[in-house]
Amino acid sequence: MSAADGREGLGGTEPLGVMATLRRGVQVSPQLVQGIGVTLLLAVLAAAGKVVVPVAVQQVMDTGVLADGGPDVQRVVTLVVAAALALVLGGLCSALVNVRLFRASEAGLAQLRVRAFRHVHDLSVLTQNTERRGSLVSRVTSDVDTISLFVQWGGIMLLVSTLQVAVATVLMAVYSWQLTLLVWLCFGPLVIALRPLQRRVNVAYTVVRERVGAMLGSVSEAVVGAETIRAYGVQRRVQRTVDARIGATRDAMVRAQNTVAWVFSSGVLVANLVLAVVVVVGTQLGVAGDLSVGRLLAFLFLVQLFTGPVQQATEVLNELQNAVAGWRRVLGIIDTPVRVADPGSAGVPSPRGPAAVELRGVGFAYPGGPPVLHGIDLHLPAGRSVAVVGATGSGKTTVAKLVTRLMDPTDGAVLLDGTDLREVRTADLRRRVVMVPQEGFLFDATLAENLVYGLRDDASPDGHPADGASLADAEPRLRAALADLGLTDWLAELPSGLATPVGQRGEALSAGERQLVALARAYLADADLLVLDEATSAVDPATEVRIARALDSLTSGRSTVTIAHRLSTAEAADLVVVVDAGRVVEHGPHEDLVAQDGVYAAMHRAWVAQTR
Ligand SMILES: Nc1ncnc2c1ncn2[C@@H]1O[C@H](COP(=O)(O)OP(=O)(O)OP(=O)(O)O)[C@@H](O)[C@H]1O
Repeated sequence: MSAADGREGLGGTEPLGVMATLRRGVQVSPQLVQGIGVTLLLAVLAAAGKVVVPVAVQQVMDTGVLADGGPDVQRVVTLVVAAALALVLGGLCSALVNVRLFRASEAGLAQLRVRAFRHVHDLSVLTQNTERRGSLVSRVTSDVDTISLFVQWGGIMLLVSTLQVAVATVLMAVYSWQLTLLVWLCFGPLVIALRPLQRRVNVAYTVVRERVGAMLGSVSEAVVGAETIRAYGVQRRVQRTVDARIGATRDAMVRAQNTVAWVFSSGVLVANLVLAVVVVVGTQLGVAGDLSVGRLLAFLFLVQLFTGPVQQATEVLNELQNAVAGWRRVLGIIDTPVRVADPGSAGVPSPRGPAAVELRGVGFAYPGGPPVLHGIDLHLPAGRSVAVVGATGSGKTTVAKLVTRLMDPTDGAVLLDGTDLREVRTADLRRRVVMVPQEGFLFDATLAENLVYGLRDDASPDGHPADGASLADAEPRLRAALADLGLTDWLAELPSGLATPVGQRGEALSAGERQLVALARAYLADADLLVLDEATSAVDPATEVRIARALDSLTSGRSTVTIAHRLSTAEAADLVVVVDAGRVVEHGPHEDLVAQDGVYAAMHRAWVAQTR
């Protein structure tokens, strides 16, 4: 998917090939190949250790047991002891190779996870929406696991096996070039025949990774939405969807494994055939006097050393394809350009102070969708409040997301104190502009820990207090904020005050209380411009009064854009903007609009009749 076709998905247009993926993977996680020179050297020694047995067998037979002057026991003993020492050394090198590869891969993959996770945060909400959240999680978790499985096991096998094949070939050629040629003639066609099969395995594993992502997406959605699912009694329908995704993953896995099984079996078949051919031809060469018994025996050992890795290669191939498919998906995140980009130090600084906002000819279309905002012009003077009203789906929330720069407009510009938001440093923007959504996300922690998210520190470069700042240090500020908002009595009612756990997503609090926490957080953030999405959920009258009072304190003296669902909010605002089907159809003070007797006046009349 690409931005060009109107959708904002992850990754580039063309999936990377296997080699390109590996290259890009190493580029992103350079730790994977850190110290690879030493590791390679150790791997060569480990591979050399593998040929100790065939060489020893040949030497023991030809120069010990079948020595010209009769069996030489002393020589046999010396050879065996030397071989044992060489084997121990080879084993040691092999262990070191494992440890080094393991360490490098862990470091590389941890780095990959961190980069992918950070990038998910930098992506615009639009990109995140295009990709199911569960699928994003699977990219950072299970897809990285497949890479880890390959790098730690397959990577080691691949390295050791390749060297083993190389060393075995050289030694085989020393013993008998005729037999070596024969072995390669048998295996060459197999390697060529494997190519198309490899491609099929590659495709099959890409499908597996995609289906695993979809499965995790639907499972996590079912878990997160469990309450709604139960409330509407749609467990069976959701279960069917989840079952279907699990089934689809199983089918894809079986298909991929089937292909691998064929590749593996053909490898085993050819390996056994080669062994048989070597025995037949080797015996003939021996009879003709071209090959000693020791050399033939050693050659048979070497053929095993040669065919073992070739067979294992099919298994490694399996892991490799799975890993490449996973790698592609993780790289897809990292390589997705950040569309709502931070201009950073090249941006225009936006100092604190009363904020004025202007929308100049703003148009917007969600990716792949029709335009939802058309040529919006609007000016909010510093320190004033504006209420945006309109029917559901008219574009109010979209305006709010543009003003807070969660997304950029498709046409026109949003300006903060005369500067296009795209040119304002993100740190300054986040410091000065805060959005209070209808349902602020509460973390499964105490009330104090949730409030601290709002705290800002003007002395720090990104506006956030230093990580080391303790909760105890922050407590007086939290209490003062709650007092300013008139919430001291509410705090006193809570079982453990600031230490009260709010539960997962704030489930231990009522909807109204969650709103209070969101308002307190915004107050602590002390922004110059507040963008409020007025909550619609009904709360009890006492909480309603508390919320109204807290809102008054929060908004007093600040520029405020409120997406108003209650016309009482519009009545109290300095300016009312009426949006209809993505256009501003009326704007002005409440009294003027009522006097105009247009759309707003009709809405207001209907609301008055309903509520008073
Ligand atoms: N993430 C999205 N992807 C695609 N279309 C969207 C998305 N969000 C909103 N829309 C569409 O944009 C239009 C405006 O939506 P918006 O949420 O801004 O309306 P609203 O006035 O805030 O509605 P409400 O009062 O119900 O919150 C609607 O047609 C909606 O379907």
